Amino acid sequence: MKFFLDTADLDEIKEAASWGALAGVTTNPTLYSRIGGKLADFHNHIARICEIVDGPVSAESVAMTRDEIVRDGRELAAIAPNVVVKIPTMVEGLAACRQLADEGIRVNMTLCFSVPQAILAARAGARYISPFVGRFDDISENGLAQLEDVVTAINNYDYSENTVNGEQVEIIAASVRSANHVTQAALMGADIATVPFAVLKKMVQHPLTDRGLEAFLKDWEKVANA
Ligand SMILES: O=P(O)(O)OC[C@H]1O[C@](O)(CO)[C@@H](O)[C@@H]1O
Repeated sequence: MKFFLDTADLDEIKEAASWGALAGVTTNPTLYSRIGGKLADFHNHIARICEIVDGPVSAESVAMTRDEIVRDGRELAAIAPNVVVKIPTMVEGLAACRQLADEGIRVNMTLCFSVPQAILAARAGARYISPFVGRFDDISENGLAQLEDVVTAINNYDYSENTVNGEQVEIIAASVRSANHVTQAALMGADIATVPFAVLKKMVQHPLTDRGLEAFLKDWEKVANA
């Protein structure tokens, strides 16, 4: 499994990248607004993220028609070679995905909540599909079970003839709220988890690691004083 950081915060991205396990970044309009982002700075901001991260960086289009999304997508993709254009799973979004994929531009289909949506996204040439986990939990449904259905359904078929350069479509577990979401997503075979920085920090922690480290350090003091 690969990890993406789900944030637009440059400090968080720099810190996570320094840990050596970061494969990419996903942003969305909410995450950009959360850091006080301004429309005029958006492309520059994505460019800065792309300089820090040597991997796919998803930047979302907020356009609503196929032509506008395609125009947005071309502009976003021109920012850096590792930009992935993020598009909502809707009719105009699917059509734009097909067009951009045919032009060699990688797309991450977001706001995906069902197997049929995921299959359509894969056939429309999506390089990444982002089924949301936490938002199902928010409405008292089982987000992990929904993700598992998407992983199984997509892995049952080969979509490489539909994608840019024949690359395999990858499933990004999105709307991840806990380290347990990551564990379960990995066990079911999701390719990637995109996680907020708070979740990434929790993923490193284990009380037995802390306790074990404390004991090792105490015992080493005895060795040093012997
Ligand atoms: O439900 P949340 O925590 O707002 O997460 C939304 C998700 O949407 C995305 O835009 C999907 O890729 C991610 O950035 C994020 O994981």
